[in-house]
Parts: sequence; structure tokens; C-alpha cells
Amino acid sequence: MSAVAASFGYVKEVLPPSLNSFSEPPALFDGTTRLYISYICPYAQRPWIVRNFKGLQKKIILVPIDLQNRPDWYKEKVYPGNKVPALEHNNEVKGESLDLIKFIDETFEGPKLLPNDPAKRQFAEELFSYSDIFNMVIFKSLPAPGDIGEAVVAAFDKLEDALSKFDDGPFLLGQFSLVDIAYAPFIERFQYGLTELKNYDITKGRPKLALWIEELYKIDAYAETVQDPKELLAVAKKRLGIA
Ligand SMILES: N[C@@H](CCC(=O)N[C@@H](CS)C(=O)NCC(=O)O)C(=O)O
Repeated sequence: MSAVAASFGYVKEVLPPSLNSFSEPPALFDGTTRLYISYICPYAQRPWIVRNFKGLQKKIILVPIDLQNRPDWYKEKVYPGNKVPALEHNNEVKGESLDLIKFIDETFEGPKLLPNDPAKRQFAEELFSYSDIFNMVIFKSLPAPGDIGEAVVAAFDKLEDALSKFDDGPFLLGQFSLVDIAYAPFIERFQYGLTELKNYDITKGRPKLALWIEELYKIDAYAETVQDPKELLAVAKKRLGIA
């Protein structure tokens, strides 16, 4: 937590334990807004950060799910897509992390996380659309033998270029926004994973990316969602079939 936040009496949230196949469901559709996540899921981390940044810890209750041992009621009663994240709000359940971060930002109080400037809005949409492509390029490269490929270098260079577009701050749209939140959970994993698996430092020769990461970690709403990178890499290696 930053010294500034501490001086305002900001209290770090005590995170609830994950629910598994032995757990009873919460009192579904009782009017409570719930964000179903998994602590280790980068997609779920996106709306979790938005909720924290907007100060909605009491309005949107976190419900962590153990994805390895999922309760049956999650698919049957909450979200037929059976993925996280999902948001239970006003008797409806919505999924898809990029839709959810926009929905939470538009629907709930707290600082707005998308600027009104049309040029920034347009760039935001371009970067949202690119994020799945970016992630796939990197995920695909991890199990591949040998050094880092050109596609990975090009993908990180594209991010470095994107960080030059607006100069009113170190973030992708200048000031901290939903776009940074869309990328941060993935960059966090890729930075650690590429160092460990490929001995590749994503910040080398990319000063803007280095500064972006440094500034991100100063944001409590984000820092509080960051999990042990070793544990995250172990999960990713299992999923990607890396020995
Ligand atoms: N496109 C979805 C992806 C969500 C996703 O793949 N979540 C993973 C965990 S990181 C999941 O729930 N996987 C469970 C499954 O696929 O059965 C989003 O952006 O929300």
C-alpha cells in the first residue's frame, strides 16, 4: 500500500477463501451484487481491479471460486458459461471481462476509468480489440522450444509504441484507465514467465513499458490483486503442458 493511501486510513481488504465443490452457494439473487472470480485468473483480475479502484469493495462482493474443484451450482445456477469472471447484478449474470470492466465503470459510482476525449476513446477500442491477439501471441510462444520469436518482440514493441501515443501520463491513454487494467494482469504474468522460461526481459530497450509497470504497482487497486508469480507460472506451465 502506498504511504498516501495509508495516511488516509486505507485498509487493505481481507480476501475471502475460495469456494469449492463442498461449499454452499451464496444467497443467490437476493439483491447483492457479486463478482465471481478466481484469484489466479487474469481475466477475472480485470473487473476485480476496476471494483477496487472505484472503491466498490462494499457494493460488489467478491466471490472467489476454486476452478480446479468448481462447485456444480456455479454452472447450474450462476453462470452457464462456467467461467470466471461473472457479475451477478440486478437479478442478471453477465460474463466476459472486457464487457464487465466497461459495465462496472459505466454503472457504478467512483472515478471514471475511460476519458471522454474521442481520440483516446478510439485508441482504447483499438487496444481492447488487440488484447486477445496480443495475449495469444505470447501464450503460444511459451511452450515453443528455443529463443523468443519475432512475433513476441513485435507484440511488445507495439505496446512500447502505444505508450508513446499520449504524453499526459505514463499509461496507455496517458492517465490510468480501463485499457491499462485490460493489459496489466497479462503483462504481469508474461514479464515473469518470459524471464523464467526464455530468459527474456520485456522491459530491456523499452523504457516506457518499464515505467508503465513501475507506475502500475503504485496503484493499490491493482497491487492488491497481484498473486505470487511463481504460483501463477506453475499453473500456466501445467495448462500449457510445459515440463
Ligand atoms: N473471454 C473470457 C475468458 C475467461 C476465462 O477463460 N476464464 C478462465 C479462467 S482464467 C475460466 O474460467 N476457465 C474455466 C473453463 O474454461 O472451464 C473473459 O474475458 O472473461
